[in-house]
Amino acid sequence: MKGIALIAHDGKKAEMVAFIKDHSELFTQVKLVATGTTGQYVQQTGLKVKKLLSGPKGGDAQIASLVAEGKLRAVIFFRDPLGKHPHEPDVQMLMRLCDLHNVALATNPSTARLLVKGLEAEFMG
Ligand SMILES: O=C(CO)COP(=O)(O)O
Repeated sequence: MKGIALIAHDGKKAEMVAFIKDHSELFTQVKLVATGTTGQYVQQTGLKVKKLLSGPKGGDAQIASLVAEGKLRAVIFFRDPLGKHPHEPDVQMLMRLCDLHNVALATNPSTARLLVKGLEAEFMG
């Protein structure tokens, strides 16, 4: 089964934790992967998650690579549009590869909620 990637910029990590808690039924049943610091927050909710490098150190690029390899079903990436990020080129690459490979990408909680509804139907019947 393909996994789901979770990523949140610092200004959005609290929203990510709340989102995960709201949808824990799905997230306990799928393989999760996350950028480093986001992964630590995800772990604190009690979920199992594979932590990659922190975003600025290459975590987004690692997730982009998983997208290119066809290993992910969806990417949930809560971006902070008000923040400045030294690794913006990696963020753009990740989003480009999601579009290139037609991998579902949600960049805010409203879209993620709709995406999760579809994934629940797929994974949980
Ligand atoms: O920077 C990020 C996304 O671009 C997220 O990285 P962290 O989860 O390591 O904070």
